[in-house]
Amino acid sequence: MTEPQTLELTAERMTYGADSVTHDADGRAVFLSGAVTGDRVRAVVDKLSERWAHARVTEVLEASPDRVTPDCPYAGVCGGCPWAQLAYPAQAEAKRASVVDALARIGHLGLEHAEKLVAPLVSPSEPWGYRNKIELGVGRTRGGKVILGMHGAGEGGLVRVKSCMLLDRTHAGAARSVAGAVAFLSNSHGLDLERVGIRVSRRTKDVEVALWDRPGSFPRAQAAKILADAERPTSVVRVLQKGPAKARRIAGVECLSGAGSWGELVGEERMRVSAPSFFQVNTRGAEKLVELVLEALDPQKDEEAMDLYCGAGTFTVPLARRAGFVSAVESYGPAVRDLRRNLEIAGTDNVDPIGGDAGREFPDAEADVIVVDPPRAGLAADVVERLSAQPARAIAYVSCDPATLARDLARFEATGTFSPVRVTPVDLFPQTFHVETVTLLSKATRGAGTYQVRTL
Ligand SMILES: C[S@@+](CC[C@H](N)C(=O)[O-])C[C@H]1O[C@@H](n2cnc3c(N)ncnc32)[C@H](O)[C@@H]1O
Repeated sequence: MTEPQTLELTAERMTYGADSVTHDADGRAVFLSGAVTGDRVRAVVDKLSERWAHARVTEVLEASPDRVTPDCPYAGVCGGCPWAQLAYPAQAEAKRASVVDALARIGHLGLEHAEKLVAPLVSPSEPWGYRNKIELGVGRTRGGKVILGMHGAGEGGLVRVKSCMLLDRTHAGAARSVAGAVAFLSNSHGLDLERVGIRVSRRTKDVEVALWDRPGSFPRAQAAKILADAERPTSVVRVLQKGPAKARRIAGVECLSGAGSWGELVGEERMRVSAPSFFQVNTRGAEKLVELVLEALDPQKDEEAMDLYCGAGTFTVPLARRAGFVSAVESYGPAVRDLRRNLEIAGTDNVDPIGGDAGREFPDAEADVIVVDPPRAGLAADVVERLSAQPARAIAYVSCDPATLARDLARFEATGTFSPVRVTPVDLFPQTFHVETVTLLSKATRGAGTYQVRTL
Protein backbone atom coordinates (compact mmCIF):
# COMPACT_ATOMS: atom_id res chain seq x y z
CA MET A 1 0.00 0.00 0.00
CA THR A 2 1.45 3.42 -0.94
CA GLU A 3 1.72 6.09 1.78
CA PRO A 4 -0.60 9.06 1.26
CA GLN A 5 1.34 12.02 -0.14
CA THR A 6 2.04 14.84 2.34
CA LEU A 7 2.68 18.37 1.10
CA GLU A 8 3.72 21.65 2.69
CA LEU A 9 1.83 24.47 1.04
CA THR A 10 0.68 28.06 1.54
CA ALA A 11 -3.01 28.78 0.81
CA GLU A 12 -3.21 31.43 -1.93
CA ARG A 13 -6.88 32.39 -1.79
CA MET A 14 -10.35 31.17 -0.78
CA THR A 15 -12.44 29.36 -3.40
CA TYR A 16 -16.18 29.96 -3.79
CA GLY A 17 -16.62 27.13 -1.30
CA ALA A 18 -15.27 25.96 2.06
CA ASP A 19 -11.77 25.24 0.71
CA SER A 20 -8.84 27.48 -0.12
CA VAL A 21 -6.66 26.87 -3.16
CA THR A 22 -2.97 26.91 -3.93
CA HIS A 23 -0.53 25.29 -6.40
CA ASP A 24 1.99 22.52 -5.93
CA ALA A 25 5.54 22.44 -7.34
CA ASP A 26 4.19 21.06 -10.67
CA GLY A 27 1.75 23.95 -11.04
CA ARG A 28 -1.23 21.73 -10.23
CA ALA A 29 -4.12 23.44 -8.41
CA VAL A 30 -4.47 22.01 -4.90
CA PHE A 31 -7.74 22.56 -3.03
CA LEU A 32 -7.12 22.67 0.70
CA SER A 33 -9.65 21.70 3.34
CA GLY A 34 -8.94 23.43 6.65
CA ALA A 35 -6.69 26.30 5.53
CA VAL A 36 -7.49 30.00 5.15
CA THR A 37 -5.71 32.39 2.79
CA GLY A 38 -2.11 32.87 3.93
CA ASP A 39 -1.85 29.76 6.13
CA ARG A 40 1.32 27.68 5.71
CA VAL A 41 0.15 24.10 6.27
CA ARG A 42 1.02 20.44 6.12
CA ALA A 43 -1.68 18.55 4.23
CA VAL A 44 -2.39 15.00 3.11
CA VAL A 45 -3.52 14.50 -0.48
CA ASP A 46 -6.78 12.56 -0.70
CA LYS A 47 -7.65 13.12 -4.36
CA LEU A 48 -5.23 13.48 -7.23
CA SER A 49 -5.67 14.06 -10.95
CA GLU A 50 -3.36 15.41 -13.63
CA ARG A 51 -4.57 19.02 -13.27
CA TRP A 52 -5.75 19.27 -9.70
CA ALA A 53 -5.59 17.67 -6.26
CA HIS A 54 -7.48 17.90 -2.99
CA ALA A 55 -5.70 17.77 0.35
CA ARG A 56 -6.71 17.84 4.01
CA VAL A 57 -4.76 20.01 6.42
CA THR A 58 -3.14 17.97 9.21
CA GLU A 59 -1.16 20.83 10.76
CA VAL A 60 -1.06 24.61 10.48
CA LEU A 61 2.69 25.30 10.37
CA GLU A 62 2.38 29.09 10.28
CA ALA A 63 -0.98 30.73 10.83
CA SER A 64 -2.10 33.43 8.43
CA PRO A 65 -2.51 36.94 9.92
CA ASP A 66 -6.15 36.53 8.79
CA ARG A 67 -6.72 33.33 10.80
CA VAL A 68 -8.97 33.82 13.85
CA THR A 69 -10.28 31.55 16.59
CA PRO A 70 -14.06 31.86 16.40
CA ASP A 71 -16.06 32.18 19.62
CA CYS A 72 -18.37 29.42 18.38
CA PRO A 73 -17.16 26.09 19.82
CA TYR A 74 -18.73 24.20 16.88
CA ALA A 75 -16.88 26.08 14.11
CA GLY A 76 -15.07 23.62 11.86
CA VAL A 77 -17.32 20.74 12.96
CA CYS A 78 -20.71 22.28 12.17
CA GLY A 79 -21.28 23.04 8.48
CA GLY A 80 -23.05 26.34 9.13
CA CYS A 81 -19.93 28.55 9.19
CA PRO A 82 -17.31 27.23 6.74
CA TRP A 83 -15.36 30.52 6.81
CA ALA A 84 -15.47 31.16 10.58
CA GLN A 85 -11.68 30.82 10.89
CA LEU A 86 -11.14 33.67 8.41
CA ALA A 87 -11.18 37.22 9.86
CA TYR A 88 -14.23 39.16 8.70
CA PRO A 89 -12.36 41.82 6.62
CA ALA A 90 -10.62 39.00 4.73
CA GLN A 91 -14.00 37.29 4.16
CA ALA A 92 -15.32 40.53 2.69
CA GLU A 93 -12.33 40.90 0.40
CA ALA A 94 -12.56 37.28 -0.75
CA LYS A 95 -16.27 37.59 -1.53
CA ARG A 96 -15.82 40.66 -3.70
CA ALA A 97 -12.91 38.90 -5.44
CA SER A 98 -15.08 35.86 -6.21
CA VAL A 99 -17.68 38.11 -7.87
CA VAL A 100 -15.00 39.85 -9.96
CA ASP A 101 -13.51 36.46 -10.89
CA ALA A 102 -16.88 35.02 -12.01
CA LEU A 103 -17.69 38.09 -14.15
CA ALA A 104 -14.25 38.03 -15.76
CA ARG A 105 -14.07 34.28 -16.43
CA ILE A 106 -17.67 33.12 -16.91
CA GLY A 107 -19.16 36.44 -17.99
CA HIS A 108 -16.24 37.06 -20.41
CA LEU A 109 -16.06 40.68 -19.27
CA GLY A 110 -12.29 40.80 -18.80
CA LEU A 111 -10.62 41.40 -15.44
CA GLU A 112 -10.22 45.17 -15.85
CA HIS A 113 -13.87 45.75 -16.78
CA ALA A 114 -15.08 43.38 -14.03
CA GLU A 115 -12.93 45.20 -11.43
CA LYS A 116 -14.53 48.51 -12.47
CA LEU A 117 -18.08 47.15 -12.43
CA VAL A 118 -17.98 45.57 -8.98
CA ALA A 119 -18.56 48.00 -6.10
CA PRO A 120 -17.10 47.45 -2.62
CA LEU A 121 -18.94 44.76 -0.66
CA VAL A 122 -21.77 46.06 1.53
CA SER A 123 -22.10 44.45 5.00
CA PRO A 124 -25.61 45.27 6.26
CA SER A 125 -25.52 43.20 9.44
CA GLU A 126 -23.22 42.13 12.25
CA PRO A 127 -21.00 39.19 11.25
CA TRP A 128 -22.72 36.94 13.84
CA GLY A 129 -26.30 36.65 15.11
CA TYR A 130 -27.77 37.83 11.80
CA ARG A 131 -29.95 34.85 10.87
CA ASN A 132 -33.71 34.75 11.36
CA LYS A 133 -33.84 31.06 10.44
CA ILE A 134 -32.03 27.79 11.06
CA GLU A 135 -32.85 24.23 10.12
CA LEU A 136 -32.11 21.20 12.25
CA GLY A 137 -31.49 17.82 10.67
CA VAL A 138 -33.01 14.68 12.19
CA GLY A 139 -31.02 11.47 12.60
CA ARG A 140 -30.67 8.41 14.83
CA THR A 141 -28.00 7.19 17.20
CA ARG A 142 -26.63 3.66 16.74
CA GLY A 143 -29.11 2.57 19.39
CA GLY A 144 -31.99 3.94 17.28
CA LYS A 145 -32.77 7.05 19.35
CA VAL A 146 -33.83 10.16 17.42
CA ILE A 147 -31.46 13.13 17.68
CA LEU A 148 -31.56 16.60 16.11
CA GLY A 149 -28.64 18.80 15.24
CA MET A 150 -26.98 21.12 12.77
CA HIS A 151 -25.56 19.51 9.63
CA GLY A 152 -21.87 18.73 10.09
CA ALA A 153 -19.06 20.16 7.94
CA GLY A 154 -18.00 18.10 4.92
CA GLU A 155 -19.59 14.71 5.03
CA GLY A 156 -20.02 14.87 8.80
CA GLY A 157 -23.35 13.81 10.31
CA LEU A 158 -25.36 15.86 12.78
CA VAL A 159 -23.78 18.14 15.36
CA ARG A 160 -25.75 18.59 18.56
CA VAL A 161 -25.38 22.23 19.66
CA LYS A 162 -26.22 24.20 22.78
CA SER A 163 -26.73 27.34 20.73
CA CYS A 164 -26.16 28.70 17.24
CA MET A 165 -24.17 31.93 17.08
CA LEU A 166 -25.54 32.72 13.62
CA LEU A 167 -29.11 32.85 14.90
CA ASP A 168 -30.44 36.14 16.30
CA ARG A 169 -28.89 36.50 19.78
CA THR A 170 -32.28 36.83 21.46
CA HIS A 171 -32.98 33.23 20.39
CA ALA A 172 -29.50 31.69 20.21
CA GLY A 173 -30.54 28.85 22.55
CA ALA A 174 -33.59 27.88 20.46
CA ALA A 175 -31.55 25.26 18.58
CA ARG A 176 -31.02 23.32 21.79
CA SER A 177 -34.48 23.69 23.35
CA VAL A 178 -36.33 22.83 20.13
CA ALA A 179 -33.96 19.93 19.37
CA GLY A 180 -34.51 18.51 22.85
CA ALA A 181 -38.28 18.89 22.69
CA VAL A 182 -38.63 17.38 19.21
CA ALA A 183 -36.27 14.48 20.04
CA PHE A 184 -38.39 13.72 23.12
CA LEU A 185 -41.60 13.93 21.08
CA SER A 186 -40.18 11.71 18.32
CA ASN A 187 -38.79 9.09 20.69
CA SER A 188 -41.95 8.90 22.77
CA HIS A 189 -44.33 8.75 19.75
CA GLY A 190 -42.21 6.86 17.20
CA LEU A 191 -42.05 9.84 14.81
CA ASP A 192 -39.76 10.00 11.79
CA LEU A 193 -39.54 13.72 10.95
CA GLU A 194 -37.37 14.88 8.06
CA ARG A 195 -36.20 18.22 9.46
CA VAL A 196 -37.23 21.05 11.74
CA GLY A 197 -37.19 24.73 10.79
CA ILE A 198 -37.01 27.57 13.33
CA ARG A 199 -37.77 31.15 12.32
CA VAL A 200 -37.36 33.98 14.82
CA SER A 201 -37.80 37.74 14.75
CA ARG A 202 -36.57 40.17 17.38
CA ARG A 203 -38.71 42.87 15.69
CA THR A 204 -42.10 41.16 15.80
CA LYS A 205 -41.17 38.65 18.55
CA ASP A 206 -42.54 35.88 16.32
CA VAL A 207 -41.04 32.41 16.70
CA GLU A 208 -42.19 29.63 14.43
CA VAL A 209 -41.27 25.95 14.65
CA ALA A 210 -41.95 23.93 11.50
CA LEU A 211 -41.95 20.14 11.69
CA TRP A 212 -41.31 18.65 8.23
CA ASP A 213 -43.14 15.34 8.02
CA ARG A 214 -44.97 12.93 5.70
CA PRO A 215 -48.76 12.53 5.73
CA GLY A 216 -50.00 10.08 8.41
CA SER A 217 -51.09 10.10 12.03
CA PHE A 218 -49.44 12.66 14.28
CA PRO A 219 -49.70 13.63 17.98
CA ARG A 220 -50.81 17.21 17.26
CA ALA A 221 -51.77 18.32 20.76
CA GLN A 222 -48.66 16.79 22.36
CA ALA A 223 -46.37 18.42 19.80
CA ALA A 224 -47.93 21.84 20.44
CA LYS A 225 -47.68 21.38 24.22
CA ILE A 226 -44.07 20.12 24.29
CA LEU A 227 -42.89 22.93 22.02
CA ALA A 228 -44.84 25.54 23.99
CA ASP A 229 -43.04 24.42 27.14
CA ALA A 230 -39.64 24.46 25.41
CA GLU A 231 -39.62 27.73 23.43
CA ARG A 232 -43.01 29.51 23.65
CA PRO A 233 -43.40 29.74 19.86
CA THR A 234 -46.03 32.02 18.34
CA SER A 235 -46.66 29.38 15.69
CA VAL A 236 -46.11 25.63 15.37
CA VAL A 237 -46.80 24.03 12.01
CA ARG A 238 -46.45 20.63 10.44
CA VAL A 239 -45.33 20.75 6.81
CA LEU A 240 -46.53 17.72 4.90
CA GLN A 241 -44.07 16.77 2.21
CA LYS A 242 -44.55 14.63 -0.86
CA GLY A 243 -42.00 13.26 -3.31
CA PRO A 244 -38.24 13.35 -2.73
CA ALA A 245 -37.21 15.33 0.39
CA LYS A 246 -34.85 17.62 -1.55
CA ALA A 247 -37.60 18.83 -3.92
CA ARG A 248 -39.56 20.28 -0.98
CA ARG A 249 -42.88 19.64 -2.68
CA ILE A 250 -45.62 19.85 -0.14
CA ALA A 251 -49.10 18.43 0.28
CA GLY A 252 -50.09 21.07 2.83
CA VAL A 253 -49.25 22.93 6.02
CA GLU A 254 -51.14 22.09 9.22
CA CYS A 255 -51.28 24.66 11.98
CA LEU A 256 -50.68 22.90 15.32
CA SER A 257 -50.81 26.06 17.43
CA GLY A 258 -50.66 29.85 17.12
CA ALA A 259 -50.63 31.91 13.94
CA GLY A 260 -49.72 29.21 11.39
CA SER A 261 -47.17 31.53 9.76
CA TRP A 262 -44.24 33.75 10.73
CA GLY A 263 -44.19 37.54 10.63
CA GLU A 264 -41.29 39.90 10.04
CA LEU A 265 -40.90 43.63 9.62
CA VAL A 266 -38.85 44.60 6.56
CA GLY A 267 -38.35 48.35 6.60
CA GLU A 268 -41.86 49.71 7.03
CA GLU A 269 -43.55 46.63 5.60
CA ARG A 270 -45.12 43.83 7.63
CA MET A 271 -44.60 40.52 5.90
CA ARG A 272 -46.09 37.11 6.71
CA VAL A 273 -44.42 34.00 5.39
CA SER A 274 -45.51 30.36 5.58
CA ALA A 275 -42.93 27.75 6.60
CA PRO A 276 -42.16 26.31 3.14
CA SER A 277 -41.80 29.72 1.43
CA PHE A 278 -38.51 31.44 0.74
CA PHE A 279 -37.63 34.45 2.84
CA GLN A 280 -34.19 36.07 3.13
CA VAL A 281 -32.54 34.67 6.28
CA ASN A 282 -30.88 38.02 7.04
CA THR A 283 -33.59 40.64 7.63
CA ARG A 284 -31.19 43.60 7.67
CA GLY A 285 -29.72 42.18 4.50
CA ALA A 286 -33.17 42.01 2.90
CA GLU A 287 -33.70 45.68 3.74
CA LYS A 288 -30.38 46.58 2.14
CA LEU A 289 -31.34 44.65 -1.02
CA VAL A 290 -34.64 46.54 -1.24
CA GLU A 291 -32.81 49.84 -0.75
CA LEU A 292 -30.24 49.03 -3.47
CA VAL A 293 -32.92 47.87 -5.91
CA LEU A 294 -35.08 50.97 -5.41
CA GLU A 295 -32.08 53.26 -5.62
CA ALA A 296 -30.96 51.58 -8.85
CA LEU A 297 -34.37 51.58 -10.55
CA ASP A 298 -35.93 54.74 -9.07
CA PRO A 299 -39.47 53.68 -10.11
CA GLN A 300 -41.91 56.50 -10.84
CA LYS A 301 -45.68 56.74 -10.34
CA ASP A 302 -46.31 56.83 -14.09
CA GLU A 303 -44.20 53.73 -14.69
CA GLU A 304 -44.90 49.98 -14.83
CA ALA A 305 -42.74 47.52 -12.95
CA MET A 306 -42.20 43.79 -13.20
CA ASP A 307 -41.00 41.58 -10.35
CA LEU A 308 -40.03 38.08 -11.48
CA TYR A 309 -39.29 35.29 -8.94
CA CYS A 310 -40.99 37.56 -6.43
CA GLY A 311 -41.52 35.10 -3.54
CA ALA A 312 -43.72 36.48 -0.78
CA GLY A 313 -43.25 40.01 -2.10
CA THR A 314 -40.09 41.46 -0.50
CA PHE A 315 -39.57 43.70 -3.57
CA THR A 316 -43.16 43.66 -4.85
CA VAL A 317 -44.64 45.69 -2.00
CA PRO A 318 -42.01 48.49 -2.03
CA LEU A 319 -42.24 48.58 -5.84
CA ALA A 320 -46.02 48.91 -5.59
CA ARG A 321 -45.61 51.93 -3.28
CA ARG A 322 -43.56 53.76 -5.90
CA ALA A 323 -44.58 52.53 -9.37
CA GLY A 324 -47.98 52.87 -11.01
CA PHE A 325 -48.46 49.13 -11.55
CA VAL A 326 -46.51 45.94 -10.78
CA SER A 327 -46.74 42.49 -12.41
CA ALA A 328 -45.29 39.93 -10.00
CA VAL A 329 -44.55 36.31 -10.92
CA GLU A 330 -43.84 33.42 -8.53
CA SER A 331 -44.08 29.68 -9.21
CA TYR A 332 -44.21 28.15 -5.71
CA GLY A 333 -47.81 27.76 -4.49
CA PRO A 334 -47.23 28.61 -0.78
CA ALA A 335 -45.22 31.70 -1.74
CA VAL A 336 -47.95 32.88 -4.15
CA ARG A 337 -50.47 32.63 -1.29
CA ASP A 338 -48.08 34.56 0.98
CA LEU A 339 -47.67 37.18 -1.72
CA ARG A 340 -51.44 37.70 -2.00
CA ARG A 341 -51.73 37.98 1.79
CA ASN A 342 -48.82 40.45 2.00
CA LEU A 343 -50.38 42.59 -0.71
CA GLU A 344 -53.57 42.61 1.34
CA ILE A 345 -51.67 43.56 4.52
CA ALA A 346 -49.98 46.38 2.59
CA GLY A 347 -53.35 47.53 1.24
CA THR A 348 -52.03 47.79 -2.31
CA ASP A 349 -54.35 47.40 -5.28
CA ASN A 350 -51.88 48.04 -8.11
CA VAL A 351 -50.26 44.59 -8.30
CA ASP A 352 -51.09 41.66 -10.56
CA PRO A 353 -49.84 38.57 -8.66
CA ILE A 354 -49.23 35.80 -11.19
CA GLY A 355 -48.69 32.20 -10.08
CA GLY A 356 -46.52 30.17 -12.44
CA ASP A 357 -43.17 29.78 -14.13
CA ALA A 358 -41.48 33.10 -14.94
CA GLY A 359 -40.91 32.05 -18.55
CA ARG A 360 -44.30 30.48 -19.28
CA GLU A 361 -46.29 33.12 -17.38
CA PHE A 362 -44.16 36.06 -18.49
CA PRO A 363 -46.42 39.09 -17.92
CA ASP A 364 -48.19 40.51 -20.91
CA ALA A 365 -46.91 43.97 -20.02
CA GLU A 366 -44.47 46.59 -21.15
CA ALA A 367 -42.38 47.30 -18.08
CA ASP A 368 -40.26 50.38 -17.51
CA VAL A 369 -38.32 48.83 -14.64
CA ILE A 370 -37.79 45.17 -13.81
CA VAL A 371 -36.59 43.19 -10.79
CA VAL A 372 -35.45 39.59 -11.18
CA ASP A 373 -34.40 37.51 -8.16
CA PRO A 374 -34.09 33.91 -9.36
CA PRO A 375 -32.89 30.93 -7.33
CA ARG A 376 -29.27 29.78 -7.53
CA ALA A 377 -29.78 28.31 -11.03
CA GLY A 378 -30.23 31.84 -12.40
CA LEU A 379 -32.51 32.88 -15.27
CA ALA A 380 -33.80 30.38 -17.80
CA ALA A 381 -32.47 31.21 -21.28
CA ASP A 382 -36.00 31.98 -22.54
CA VAL A 383 -36.50 34.48 -19.69
CA VAL A 384 -33.35 36.36 -20.75
CA GLU A 385 -34.75 36.49 -24.29
CA ARG A 386 -38.14 37.75 -23.15
CA LEU A 387 -36.57 40.34 -20.86
CA SER A 388 -34.36 41.49 -23.70
CA ALA A 389 -37.46 42.25 -25.78
CA GLN A 390 -38.88 44.52 -23.03
CA PRO A 391 -38.80 48.28 -23.52
CA ALA A 392 -37.60 48.68 -19.91
CA ARG A 393 -35.03 51.34 -19.15
CA ALA A 394 -33.40 49.27 -16.37
CA ILE A 395 -33.29 45.85 -14.75
CA ALA A 396 -32.17 45.08 -11.20
CA TYR A 397 -30.86 41.53 -11.09
CA VAL A 398 -30.62 40.17 -7.53
CA SER A 399 -28.48 37.03 -7.49
CA CYS A 400 -27.22 34.56 -4.90
CA ASP A 401 -24.75 32.89 -7.24
CA PRO A 402 -21.98 34.83 -9.00
CA ALA A 403 -21.44 32.05 -11.57
CA THR A 404 -25.02 31.97 -12.90
CA LEU A 405 -25.21 35.78 -12.71
CA ALA A 406 -22.08 35.97 -14.89
CA ARG A 407 -23.53 33.45 -17.37
CA ASP A 408 -26.77 35.46 -17.61
CA LEU A 409 -24.96 38.78 -18.07
CA ALA A 410 -23.09 37.19 -20.98
CA ARG A 411 -26.46 36.08 -22.43
CA PHE A 412 -27.84 39.62 -22.12
CA GLU A 413 -24.69 40.97 -23.76
CA ALA A 414 -25.17 38.50 -26.64
CA THR A 415 -28.67 39.85 -27.28
CA GLY A 416 -27.19 43.36 -27.40
CA THR A 417 -29.93 44.82 -25.23
CA PHE A 418 -29.01 45.19 -21.56
CA SER A 419 -25.53 45.74 -20.16
CA PRO A 420 -24.35 45.78 -16.54
CA VAL A 421 -23.68 49.23 -15.14
CA ARG A 422 -22.87 48.32 -11.53
CA VAL A 423 -22.64 45.10 -9.51
CA THR A 424 -22.93 45.54 -5.74
CA PRO A 425 -21.96 42.54 -3.61
CA VAL A 426 -23.96 42.36 -0.38
CA ASP A 427 -22.90 40.13 2.49
CA LEU A 428 -26.08 38.38 3.54
CA PHE A 429 -24.19 35.36 4.85
CA PRO A 430 -21.11 36.24 6.94
CA GLN A 431 -18.96 33.25 8.06
CA THR A 432 -19.82 31.49 4.79
CA PHE A 433 -18.56 31.83 1.21
CA HIS A 434 -22.00 32.82 -0.10
CA VAL A 435 -22.45 36.29 -1.51
CA GLU A 436 -25.52 38.10 -2.83
CA THR A 437 -25.28 40.73 -5.56
CA VAL A 438 -27.51 43.47 -6.93
CA THR A 439 -26.71 44.24 -10.55
CA LEU A 440 -28.09 47.24 -12.36
CA LEU A 441 -28.50 46.58 -16.08
CA SER A 442 -29.22 49.43 -18.38
CA LYS A 443 -30.44 49.54 -21.98
CA ALA A 444 -27.46 49.30 -24.31
CA THR A 445 -27.60 51.12 -27.62
CA ARG A 446 -25.61 49.92 -30.62
CA GLY A 447 -22.80 52.31 -31.46
CA ALA A 448 -20.14 52.05 -34.13
CA GLY A 449 -19.38 48.36 -33.74
CA THR A 450 -19.75 48.37 -29.95
CA TYR A 451 -22.54 48.60 -27.43
CA GLN A 452 -22.73 51.87 -25.59
CA VAL A 453 -24.20 51.82 -22.14
CA ARG A 454 -26.62 54.59 -21.36
CA THR A 455 -25.87 55.39 -17.72
CA LEU A 456 -28.89 56.36 -15.65
C1 LIG B 1 -34.26 33.79 -4.31
S1 LIG B 1 -35.97 33.61 -4.09
C2 LIG B 1 -36.46 35.29 -4.14
C3 LIG B 1 -37.82 35.61 -3.60
C4 LIG B 1 -38.13 37.07 -3.33
N1 LIG B 1 -37.70 37.94 -4.39
C5 LIG B 1 -37.54 37.50 -1.99
O1 LIG B 1 -36.58 38.28 -1.97
O2 LIG B 1 -38.04 37.07 -0.96
C6 LIG B 1 -36.46 32.96 -5.63
C7 LIG B 1 -37.93 32.72 -5.78
O3 LIG B 1 -38.17 32.27 -7.11
C8 LIG B 1 -39.17 31.28 -7.08
N2 LIG B 1 -39.01 30.49 -8.32
C9 LIG B 1 -38.17 29.46 -8.56
N3 LIG B 1 -38.26 29.07 -9.83
C10 LIG B 1 -39.19 29.87 -10.43
C11 LIG B 1 -39.71 29.96 -11.74
N4 LIG B 1 -39.30 29.14 -12.71
N5 LIG B 1 -40.63 30.90 -12.01
C12 LIG B 1 -41.06 31.75 -11.03
N6 LIG B 1 -40.59 31.72 -9.77
C13 LIG B 1 -39.67 30.79 -9.46
C14 LIG B 1 -38.90 30.52 -5.79
O4 LIG B 1 -40.04 29.82 -5.35
C15 LIG B 1 -38.50 31.66 -4.85
O5 LIG B 1 -39.63 32.19 -4.19
